[in-house]
Amino acid sequence: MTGLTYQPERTALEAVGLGVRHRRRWALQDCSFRLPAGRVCALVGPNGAGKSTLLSLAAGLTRPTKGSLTVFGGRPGAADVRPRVAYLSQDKPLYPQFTIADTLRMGRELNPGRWDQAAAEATVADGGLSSGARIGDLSGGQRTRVALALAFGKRPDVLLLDEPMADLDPLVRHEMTAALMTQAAGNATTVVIASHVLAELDGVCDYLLLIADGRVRLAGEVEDLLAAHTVLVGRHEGPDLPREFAVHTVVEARATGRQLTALVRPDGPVAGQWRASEPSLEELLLAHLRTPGAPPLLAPSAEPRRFKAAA
Ligand SMILES: Nc1ncnc2c1ncn2[C@@H]1O[C@H](COP(=O)(O)OP(=O)(O)OP(=O)(O)O)[C@@H](O)[C@H]1O
Repeated sequence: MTGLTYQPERTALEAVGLGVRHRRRWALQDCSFRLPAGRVCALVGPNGAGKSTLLSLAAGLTRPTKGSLTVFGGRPGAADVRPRVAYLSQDKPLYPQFTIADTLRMGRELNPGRWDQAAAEATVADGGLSSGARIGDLSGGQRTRVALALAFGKRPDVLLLDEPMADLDPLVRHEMTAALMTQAAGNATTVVIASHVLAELDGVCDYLLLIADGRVRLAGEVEDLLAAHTVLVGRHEGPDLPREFAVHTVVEARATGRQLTALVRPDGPVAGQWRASEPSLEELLLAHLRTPGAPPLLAPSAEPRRFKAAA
């Protein structure tokens, strides 16, 4: 685990032994991680991995079956935590009969003392939407913009976004991502974005939480997680992995003819004639998504503090 750094910071989200069971199936199981405050975190995982379940827990809409999840040290949904959290679910519920102005007025009334009308109005105006337009007459992407305006206007300390850009055209997606980054940077907001569009996360997120089958697979600074992995390319024959790989953690190895490409977590220098390079975020995620059994990695900054204290 060379190259991993640990910097003490405030904690936005912390899960310890977190489990959620829906009927007989565990949507999340034995999840422990920490998300430091002020990060923009990509929440990634295959369909059904448990991403929406995690976000709705953090929003205080569901309760854990086992373990705990805290938001700024408090219980999600508690009176002192709820105002600090904005949550945009996949279905982005808005009142179709309201105009945009009505919707923003509702945001102001529901968030006394925190509401930033200028930020909300600017988000709407940047999309060329008139404040008199009825929500029911807007396209899916335009409704997403209004939902984001509501979230920005709340000036949250934590912004939870469940596939927020899925119905936006590429230009608007780019623009909304830039608006999101400006909001987050200007207010030191912690952002968690669940997304399947890996390209949309690269360069935007500085933290990563990968879950699969309800369990945490990777958690930490994107930079640290990338630095902990190496892509090795070289000639190799035979069905077994090269012997020199035995001392390292092999996440994935794929053979094309006589060429072997492997994503490994090296434990010291790699012997042999291998071309080594740092993976891209997409390479790192795809290798882990294709290999659900790969050993998980939590960077030191992602280890729960309460967990550590108890150890
Ligand atoms: N209300 C519910 N009742 C029963 N099972 C549920 C419920 N909500 C989620 N699940 C199950 O829990 C698991 C996790 O679902 P979740 O929606 O959190 O996954 P996800 O990672 O957000 O998936 P996607 O990428 O498809 O949105 C899935 O197996 C899903 O079928």
